[in-house]
Amino acid sequence: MFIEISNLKKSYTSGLVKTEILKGIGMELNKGEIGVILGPSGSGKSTLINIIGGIDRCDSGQILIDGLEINSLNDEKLTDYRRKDIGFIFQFYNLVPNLTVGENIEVVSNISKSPLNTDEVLASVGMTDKKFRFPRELSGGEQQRVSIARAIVKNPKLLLCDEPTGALDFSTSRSILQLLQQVNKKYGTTILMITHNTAIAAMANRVYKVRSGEIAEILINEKTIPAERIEW
Ligand SMILES: Nc1ncnc2c1ncn2[C@@H]1O[C@H](COP(=O)(O)OP(=O)(O)OP(=O)(O)O)[C@@H](O)[C@H]1O
Repeated sequence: MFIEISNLKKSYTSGLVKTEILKGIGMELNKGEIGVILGPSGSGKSTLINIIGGIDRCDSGQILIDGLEINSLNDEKLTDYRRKDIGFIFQFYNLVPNLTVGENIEVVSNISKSPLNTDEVLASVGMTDKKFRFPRELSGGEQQRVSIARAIVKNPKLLLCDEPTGALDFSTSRSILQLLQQVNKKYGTTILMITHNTAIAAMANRVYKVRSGEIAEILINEKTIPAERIEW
């Protein structure tokens, strides 16, 4: 298993009130697979993905990522893991506004140990001709393509996507999902994606339904469909 999580718990304390956000999550995902996390707002999806990506820490439980027990890493090692092994894609693209498309990607490739070639990655996301544009000169879908390029240029083992199509219209969303599927195939990158959109589950090998901080259901999909055939 590439992701192996057992009995993961997380709570937040504000004042005297402690709220349990994740109540003993268990989940697994194989290397090279696509996993989708579904669940209502506030159910703990982002908290879960942030812990898996080393942005946040759990209170207890075990998280193995490609054999590495990330819950027992010290801060320095956890930062190392996050920088080296994880690519993040968010709903809002978080590009640096005063850098060009190419520069946004190079900033990341320059601090990576074994980056992919910037031009190759730009070609993979279909943005070669926009290399010298600034983010404000791009559509939302194009900005998301650049943020995908930025996430994959460091050749991460795991791509974590938090509502990557949340701000996009139907046809642009579909092309972004197609792109993520291509990245998964081309680079063998394992992908874990949060979405509100149940239709997207059809392209996932595993679907995790989260309710109030617990996994209510896990579906294993023997026949995934290409993103271009998703209908919603
Ligand atoms: N840093 C924090 N401090 C206190 N509470 C937090 C913190 N981060 C998240 N929460 C709370 O944890 C709960 C789960 O939040 P989370 O963002 O994980 O949910 P989600 O399922 O991703 O929701 P959405 O779909 O709306 O993004 C929410 O009630 C949220 O208010």
